[in-house]
Amino acid sequence: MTEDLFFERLRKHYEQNLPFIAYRKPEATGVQAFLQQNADLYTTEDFTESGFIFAPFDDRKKTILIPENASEKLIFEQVFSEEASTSVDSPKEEISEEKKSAHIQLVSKAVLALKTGEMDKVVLSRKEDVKLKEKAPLKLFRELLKTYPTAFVYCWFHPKVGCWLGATPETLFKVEGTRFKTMALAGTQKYTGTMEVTWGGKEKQEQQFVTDSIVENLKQSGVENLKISAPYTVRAGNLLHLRTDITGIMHSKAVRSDGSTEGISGIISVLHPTPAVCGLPKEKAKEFILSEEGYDREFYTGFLGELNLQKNTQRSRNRRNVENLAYRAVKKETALFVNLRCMKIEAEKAELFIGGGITKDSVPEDEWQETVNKAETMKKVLLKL
Ligand SMILES: C=C(O[C@H]1C=CC=C(C(=O)O)[C@@H]1O)C(=O)O
Repeated sequence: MTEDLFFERLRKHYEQNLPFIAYRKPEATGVQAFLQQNADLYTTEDFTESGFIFAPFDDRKKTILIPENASEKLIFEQVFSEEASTSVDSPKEEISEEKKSAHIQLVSKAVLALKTGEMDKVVLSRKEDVKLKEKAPLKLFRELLKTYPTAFVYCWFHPKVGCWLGATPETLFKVEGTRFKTMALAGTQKYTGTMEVTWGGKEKQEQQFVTDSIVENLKQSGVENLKISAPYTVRAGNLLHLRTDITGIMHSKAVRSDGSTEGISGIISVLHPTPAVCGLPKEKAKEFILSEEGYDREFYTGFLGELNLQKNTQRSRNRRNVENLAYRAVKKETALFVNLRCMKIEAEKAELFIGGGITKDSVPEDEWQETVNKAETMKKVLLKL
């Protein structure tokens, strides 16, 4: 399908007020969409369903599903332009003093709590409105695709929930057959044209907390043969982060005969919300966030992605091992991403959601500036409208 036809089909679907998800996975060229053929609001029961899921931060709330069997699938291959990934300009903006002092106060309160030792880390966020000249989510989606080739880029719409867009650098986890992959992503600095940077003690410690906690949790949830990379620097638009890759093998009993994975809901419950978006210890940090942030995160720092989708595996022409062939043909894949660098589109505004990890060594003014830098990811495309 051509890009123009893809967007024409999406536009018609959106005009009919029907749910859809359009997305591109990190480093991929295929842009895909699920057009749900009715306006029902489906939710997951136990993560054994197939389709695309959209989950809120608060895990007591329901995860929304766009079921594969109630949707038409579209795909086009994107052609990249060079200009997008190299630009580092920042949009000029006025800073709201009121917003700034509220965030600094929130972070200061957290630093005091962290110094008493009741928590090691808490991720605090805020919401910021940007006026829109027009409500044009599909135009914004097209800009996001061009601007962030290494991110998971999406546009999600449901008439009963709303419209969200994002370009996130963080994978929650991927499972392909029995192969498991995740990452610990934390620590932020501005990208200034080079990847050769040094990281401060606060960032290194903050990221190590995330790695240790993910590894500890995975060990208890049926993922074996864990391999952990050294932390390295990755770029996400105008920012740099520290990242560690973690891979493993799902316990063989966790894979059903239809290729779907028993352990998905167990892994979600131990990983979400990760210390990259919540904190440590998890329950204490979550309590602090829910009682102190003063707004509803909704789907920001939740997760989204493909659930139990059949993977197109190349069938071997060599039929020596028929059993193996049958197994390979039903391999299923789950690829979930953390909903960061995202926004919700309302009639005349975009609501941007941004946050950062706080430790006892955090400087509140610097943490404010970090949220300003992170907000640029979405502002950069909003200014092109
Ligand atoms: C919570 C956010 O980022 C997380 C992911 C990477 C780096 C982070 C940090 O340095 O604080 C955050 O943990 C956000 O972008 O809103």
